[in-house]
Amino acid sequence: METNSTGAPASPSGLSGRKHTHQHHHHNALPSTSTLVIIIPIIITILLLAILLLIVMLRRLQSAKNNGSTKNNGILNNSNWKFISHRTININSSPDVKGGCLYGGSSGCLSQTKFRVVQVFTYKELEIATEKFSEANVLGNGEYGVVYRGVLSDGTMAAVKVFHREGKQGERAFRLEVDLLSRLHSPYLVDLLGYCADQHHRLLVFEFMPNNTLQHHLHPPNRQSLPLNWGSRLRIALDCARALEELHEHTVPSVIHRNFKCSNILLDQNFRAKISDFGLAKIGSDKINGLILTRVLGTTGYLAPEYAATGKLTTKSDVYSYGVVLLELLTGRVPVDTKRPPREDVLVSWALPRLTKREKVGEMVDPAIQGQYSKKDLIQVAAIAAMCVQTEPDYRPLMTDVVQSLIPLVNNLSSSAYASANSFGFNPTVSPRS
Ligand SMILES: Nc1ncnc2c1ncn2[C@@H]1O[C@H](COP(=O)(O)OP(=O)(O)OP(=O)(O)O)[C@@H](O)[C@H]1O
Repeated sequence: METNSTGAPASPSGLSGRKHTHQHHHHNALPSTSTLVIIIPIIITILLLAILLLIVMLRRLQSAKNNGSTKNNGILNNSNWKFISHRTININSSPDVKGGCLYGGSSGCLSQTKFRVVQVFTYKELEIATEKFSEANVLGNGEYGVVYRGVLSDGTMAAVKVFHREGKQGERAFRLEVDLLSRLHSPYLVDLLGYCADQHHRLLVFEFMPNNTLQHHLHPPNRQSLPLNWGSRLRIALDCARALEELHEHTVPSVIHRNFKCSNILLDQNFRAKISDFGLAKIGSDKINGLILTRVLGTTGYLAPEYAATGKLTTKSDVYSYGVVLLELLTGRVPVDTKRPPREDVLVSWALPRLTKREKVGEMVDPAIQGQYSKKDLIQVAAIAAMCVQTEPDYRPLMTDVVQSLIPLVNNLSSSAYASANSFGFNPTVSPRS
């Protein structure tokens, strides 16, 4: 019997060797197939996960881009406003205050932002900008500090507010202004250019408003400035209404200014108004049905009666304060004047009965603007003011309604005979904002 090399009997067909070979192959293929069965799904899963991750990252990138123009940290949402990415600051935690500034800032460093840069300054930089905070550069004094004129290293004029060292309220105001104004940018709000939190120093750097405050023009300390004309007053009223409209109705959650008054309305080179001083503002996130219960802060004469009496704060509290400012623009009087006889000392109480009487309304107008307006326009503005200072908050209008009522009056100004016939004093050019 013929045997093969292994000693196994040779098949008669002579195929046994091939068969063996085939069997051998088959035996080798089995483990590799089972390996593949395990490996392939793993590879596919990894690939799918990678693709998924890529998609998620791309989506995040896309939504971050969109969020930059529409909202920030889910707090503010207004297509007209520009927001920057901005961490909530924690001034007490020293690790954040590197190199003398929040956000680990060093000289001239910038916070990370795509849309708007709020600069972080060192104390030294602002000392140089204000010529060592010289007396000659003092623009004014507020409750929380002194404001200086300054020139930044790039030549920009600025107003530098130096907070007093003492007091928790000042610290709160500083934080709130940085946190809020670095996210809110609007043509109707004074722009925050930067800040400094160098050790115990707290400074805010604002855009410089060359024409001071509305307070300064309506109630000049020694009557040295020319009175604002009717047209300027109407434009200022509209700018302010738009500012509050943005805070109340185009910001989510809404912001209540809480200290709206003539000294917080600043005027630019064209006498267009922007509002400032957000140190007492309230963000509506802690609202309960649109209402915030809070400590009464603000300025006497501008406080809504329900807020003054109970601390109930809503956007309608700002509407009341706006009404008081509108009355000041109309009458030239201050909100509370202790020098006047008892029934004339409080502006709202004196004005209300006159505002809605056609024959009386002319009598209450600031003598400095007599004859510059049409009776129709005057009655309309008086009616808006009367609604804003209603005792019952629900009867007060929304700022959107005020804006819509003032727009046609301002639009008529440029064409009206009154505007050209009364161009004495200030007749500021209408800026493109109107
Ligand atoms: N951005 C600015 N540009 C020009 N001047 C300014 C600017 N900001 C403030 N001022 C001036 O500094 C003064 C003080 O301003 P500040 O905001 O500290 O206090 P206030 O609003 O007048 O008072 P309070 O803090 O009691 O509300 C203002 O009255 C104004 O004359």
